[in-house]
Amino acid sequence: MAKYDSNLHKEIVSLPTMVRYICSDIQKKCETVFTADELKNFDNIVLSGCGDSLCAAYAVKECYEQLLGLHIDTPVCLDLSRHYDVRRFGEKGKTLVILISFSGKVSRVVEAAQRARANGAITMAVTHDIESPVAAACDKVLHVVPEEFDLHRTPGCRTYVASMTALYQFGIAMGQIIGNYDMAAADGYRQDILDYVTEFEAAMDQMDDELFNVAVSWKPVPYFEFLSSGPEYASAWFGQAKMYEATGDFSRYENFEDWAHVDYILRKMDSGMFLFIDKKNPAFSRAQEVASVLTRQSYRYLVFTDANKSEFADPLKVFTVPTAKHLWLTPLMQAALPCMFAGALAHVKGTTEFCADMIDSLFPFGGAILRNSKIELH
Ligand SMILES: N[C@@H]1[C@@H](O)[C@H](O)[C@@H](COP(=O)(O)O)O[C@@H]1O
Repeated sequence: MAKYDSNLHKEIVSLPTMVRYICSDIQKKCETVFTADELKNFDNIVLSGCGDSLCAAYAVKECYEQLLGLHIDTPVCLDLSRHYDVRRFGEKGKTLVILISFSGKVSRVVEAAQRARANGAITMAVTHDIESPVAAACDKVLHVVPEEFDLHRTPGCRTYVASMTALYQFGIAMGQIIGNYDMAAADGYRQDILDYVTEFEAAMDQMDDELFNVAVSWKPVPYFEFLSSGPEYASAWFGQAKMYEATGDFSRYENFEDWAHVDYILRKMDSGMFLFIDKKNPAFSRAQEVASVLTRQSYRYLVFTDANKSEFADPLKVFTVPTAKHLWLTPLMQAALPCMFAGALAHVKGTTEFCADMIDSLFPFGGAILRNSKIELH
């Protein structure tokens, strides 16, 4: 029995069902959005979006590198639309640009699609709205359809996981179609997604309770930091965003290496820190070193990992999480963890959902700043 209820909490709990639902429907779409010849023609894939959708691009980068063996780039959307050297698109038709926007309404994503198309790339929107401006700006659309859900204004949780699910499924299908592995292997990867979801679902109640308890004891903490690297860096990045959206508290994200170069110097080290580190992550030993420093300096921190607790300087700081078969798949369900903490902390602090009181009084323009931005072709 959950210790609180909120719209964000309802979203978190719904994630396993949603991922299964999308998976049950999207394979065919992934296999037919392009012909085999079109897919075989691509040398490069560029993925981008804004906010959580950029994070989704980063989350699947290593999956695409490993399964497709192509050059994968994940520039920020403003770079792609205003700065990116278009010579990188190469010959006409050689680069696939995937534009991720769940709503399909974000101007910068439309602009990036238009620029990529104008410079010879083939574009595909990954969106929930096939009538949206982003869909209209792209050559192809991968339609992401979660099950019916009473979606409210919350820190995006379902939208991010829905986009990741579609992207993983597209990468898996493409790898098979271009001949990198056979259908049995592709089915194996698809099963790995479902197995990860099942394992995570089984542990969800307990993790939810434990993170609620962490939120209670960390209620006075003034700011938060999220550290990781590789695909799990997406989880740190996403976690940072959820703190802003759920509680309005300052938070930041960094990779293990650069945190150790600069950030430890911060005066009054009073943060609440989260480390994401799967035992398959090649940066595992670096994370252990950082955890040792945190222990020595008496930081307040928690390590999300599937590794044995004894691998870390302070086993009491280790929060055991279920993991995926592949490192590249870990971000899919890891996203629930910072949502659980942020949702619980918002409840404990009595923050209005999605900081609505603060957003409505200080930022009355709402989504217009994202949707009505001037579109230019550079
Ligand atoms: N704060 C929101 C994010 O949570 C959202 O992910 C992003 C992109 O939205 P979309 O995926 O609809 O383009 O917009 C804003 O930045």
